[in-house]
Amino acid sequence: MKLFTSVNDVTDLSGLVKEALHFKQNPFAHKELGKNKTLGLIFLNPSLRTRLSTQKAALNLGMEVIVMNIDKEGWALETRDGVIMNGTTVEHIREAAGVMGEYFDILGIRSFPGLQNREEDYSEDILNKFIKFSGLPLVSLESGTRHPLQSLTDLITITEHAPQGRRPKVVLTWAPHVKALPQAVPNSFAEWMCKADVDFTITHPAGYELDTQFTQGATITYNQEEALQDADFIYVKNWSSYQDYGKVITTDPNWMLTRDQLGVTNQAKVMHCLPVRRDLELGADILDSTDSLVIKEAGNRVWAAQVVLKRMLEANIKQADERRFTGS
Ligand SMILES: NCCC[C@H](NC(=O)CCC(=O)O)C(=O)O
Ligand SMILES: NC(=O)OP(=O)(O)O
Repeated sequence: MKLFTSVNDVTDLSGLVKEALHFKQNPFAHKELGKNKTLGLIFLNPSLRTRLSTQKAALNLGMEVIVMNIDKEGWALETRDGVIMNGTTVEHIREAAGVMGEYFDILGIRSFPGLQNREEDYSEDILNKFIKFSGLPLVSLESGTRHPLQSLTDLITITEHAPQGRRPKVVLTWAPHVKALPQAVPNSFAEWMCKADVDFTITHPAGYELDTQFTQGATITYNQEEALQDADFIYVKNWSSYQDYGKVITTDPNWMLTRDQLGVTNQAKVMHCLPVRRDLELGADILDSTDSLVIKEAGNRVWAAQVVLKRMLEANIKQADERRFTGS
């Protein structure tokens, strides 16, 4: 594996999940694999889980890790081509990424969408420039349109807690929020669930339709009550509008999941990627109950990152062996 930016970079979904769960039982099984290899984790936006879990995963594999919050600690980055840099930006992404290519063996990048210009965000311009100019194997730590480490984690968590002998019903439900949030987490979750062996439903208010490239095969309804019927897992998340790009169309509190609504489900477990705003997106009564999986889910971030880094390290070693063999 050279890139991990979407589900399309994975050829064997269930094999990946199985291997991640194997790491959960044997965290240090490949402690030698990352020896003398350096992972660079570059954040253009805040993070708690992604930063800590990916760092821990790399340490479990014996790697060295360097973290930089480039938005706060680095030179102001120019990402556009063809501009005269006589304003506030100091360093171009071409040089910044190129230099990172000299220091690291694997690069992780977090770059949120601006939510102003849909075409720009959905082109994944910044992520693609880091890939191109660093020349490194790259893992997305959440980009303009996707959060694949989170989605892999979510599939691992669902697999662990799924009922025996039948496909689980998984429901993604929109939740209210005061701020405009990216579509990256729901896009990515939908994209992974559509490829997984689950029965998948999405529910949201009118105007919150996701880009259809991520939702092929999902049942989509505006009726939350109907969607929740017999659910085994409820994935709660706010996102801003894709159609009226980046806008908050409603903050209707009736869309916040309640304990009463859990009554129509199949004793559903409640998931959220975190951070979560209590009693705005999701009630404290649910978060503090045994129905919530959010802490265990966040714990699984380590195993998702570890299996991805392992596969990148293996591909790297294989490539180096081939170069030695052919003398190129
Ligand atoms: N990495 C997980 C989610 C990150 C981001 N949430 C946020 O920005 C929350 C901000 C707030 O609640 O003010 C999102 O939804 O994509
Ligand atoms: N879920 C998640 O990605 O959390 P952070 O934004 O804290 O990394």
